Amino acid sequence: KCRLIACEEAWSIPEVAAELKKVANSPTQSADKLLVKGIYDAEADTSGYGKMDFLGGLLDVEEQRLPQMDEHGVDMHLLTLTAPGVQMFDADTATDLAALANDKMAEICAKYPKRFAGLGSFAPQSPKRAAKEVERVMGELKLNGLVVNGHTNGDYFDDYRFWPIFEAAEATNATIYIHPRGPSDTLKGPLMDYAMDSAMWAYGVEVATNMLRMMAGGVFDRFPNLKICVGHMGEMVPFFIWRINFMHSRAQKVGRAPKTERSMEEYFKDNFVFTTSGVEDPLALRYAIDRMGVENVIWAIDYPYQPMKPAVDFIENFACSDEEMHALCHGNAERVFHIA
Ligand SMILES: COc1cc(C(=O)O)cc(C(=O)O)c1
Ligand SMILES: [Mn+2]
Repeated sequence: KCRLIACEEAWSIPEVAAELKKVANSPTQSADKLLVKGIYDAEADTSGYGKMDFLGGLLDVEEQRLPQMDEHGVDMHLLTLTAPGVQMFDADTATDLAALANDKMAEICAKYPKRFAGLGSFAPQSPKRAAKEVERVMGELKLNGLVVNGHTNGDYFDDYRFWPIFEAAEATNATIYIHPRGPSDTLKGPLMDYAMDSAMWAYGVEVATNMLRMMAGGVFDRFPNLKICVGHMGEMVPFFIWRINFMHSRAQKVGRAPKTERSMEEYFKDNFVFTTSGVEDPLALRYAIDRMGVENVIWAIDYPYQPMKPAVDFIENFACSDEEMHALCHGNAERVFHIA
């Protein structure tokens, strides 16, 4: 039986939940308001998220999460402060709540070192203080990397003002997990109907847009050793990488896109890893492994948004070699997230 380390496991704390409840009742036009209202202001909810009651699972570690992990043979959860993290708050509140969440997460990992590892949060609203928090997360708190959720106030990571964060991450060998959130105000346009704002579609578009902007914007020329992790089988990018590569190279030839040291395919292979969270499709997983290399693919559940048992059954029944199974279930996670 393989050691099972699930690597996109959502969690939260009452202080962040309380702050998000205020956002739910604020005049914000953010696409995340639907989710935030549904999860954090559930008694008022009509969006359906409240009826799915994710909040209990997010705030819990010992009552439901750990017993379910025991029941289904999941050795570890790599915890992440659930989207949209602290990114909807003002810079000071966001900076303080990220630090508080990181302290609480570090306590859980210290109490259960064989069962929980964690990705610390930071507030991109204040990039210099965020860079300091990256150093604290990887140094004093001894956590396993960082997580951030898509855009921040509509800005993406090719924007230079965020680059001190990447400098700190590269210097501390910290992988940054870019998790989705609702589409930015400029992206959300036709995506707000039919629940397309959600994990069904806009989540993937939001993260993939950030990824391409980073690669085409030269982030990995400036930070060649920076490692980014994304979820959901690579947010559609692995399946489109041939076309992305062809069309980006052509755009560079005619001066529509700036020159870069490497190609989109090379950046994606060299500087990204991705998890299977929320895509329990064996054909998609086989393609992703064969196209991108098994060393870049990591198993995840996406708890509590995905139930544990189906995700465990999916990976344990996946047709692959022993080497591939070990890489998917724990080997890659141990390497990328420094898990003993
Ligand atoms: C932050 O809220 C989330 C909601 C859902 C959902 O299934 O509705 C999925 C994810 C996710 O994929 O992580 C996150
Ligand atoms: Mn997730």
